[in-house]
Amino acid sequence: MAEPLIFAIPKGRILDDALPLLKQVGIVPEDAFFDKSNRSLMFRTNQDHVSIIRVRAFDVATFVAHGAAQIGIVGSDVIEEFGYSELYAPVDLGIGRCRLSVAQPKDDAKQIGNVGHIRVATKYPNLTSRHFESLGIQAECVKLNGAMELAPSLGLSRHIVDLVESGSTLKANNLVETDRILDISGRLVVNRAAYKMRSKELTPMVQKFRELVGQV
Ligand SMILES: Nc1ncnc2c1ncn2[C@@H]1O[C@H](COP(=O)(O)OP(=O)(O)OP(=O)(O)O)[C@@H](O)[C@H]1O
Ligand SMILES: O=P(O)(O)OC[C@H]1O[C@H](OP(=O)(O)OP(=O)(O)O)[C@H](O)[C@@H]1O
Repeated sequence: MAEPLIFAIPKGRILDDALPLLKQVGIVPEDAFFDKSNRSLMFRTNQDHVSIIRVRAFDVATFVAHGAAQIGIVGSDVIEEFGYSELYAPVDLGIGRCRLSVAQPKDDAKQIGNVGHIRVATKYPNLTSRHFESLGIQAECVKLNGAMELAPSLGLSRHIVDLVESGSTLKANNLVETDRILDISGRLVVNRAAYKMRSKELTPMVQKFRELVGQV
């Protein structure tokens, strides 16, 4: 029998939106998946030929792009940040909607204006550099993995580039959004080589997701 397909899903906030979608296409993880004390990272599902791995959002893209997992769910922010050519994103699942934006201190009246170089704290150095490059500005990115909003008040950088959903984190940290870089939503991603080699299993699965979100 063929090796099971490995389906990669992010372990954080997208998980709650992704699980109902998985259920609706007929994939239900084994009980151990829901047991918070269980330290396993790979789980069987109700389908013998499908296993699930629960990893960090950025790692979903890496596992799938390298073919270690064949299919996954990840935000378009992560897809765009990596730009892996082996990653095919056929379905917009409409979950995890947010945006990637530039922000700066509310009481900082100075605009970016004509400066040629700025320092920016972000988890997204590629998207950030590309955005500022398009404005003729060279961005020196300080890579953080969270809590970007602390950077301006602690003097790490005047600007941040981070995800914004309700805007309440920016507000609570006296920051304002000054530019919107990217509108984001969760996507189904498939490894291109696997999509060809294992199309008998993957094509119907992708089709089910398409039908579910009305993208037929
Ligand atoms: N308010 C938000 N903050 C962060 N991510 C959001 C938000 N709204 C939607 N998202 C989406 O959720 C994704 C993060 O998913 P999730 O939290 O499941 O991953 P994670 O692996 O736990 O993240 P991390 O690596 O930061 O721990 C983002 O890449 C983005 O596409
Ligand atoms: O606009 P809002 O609705 O306030 O959401 C945006 C916030 O949510 C995310 O952080 P998260 O809670 O994932 O923590 P993190 O800083 O560890 O990434 C993101 O990095 C922002 O800080």
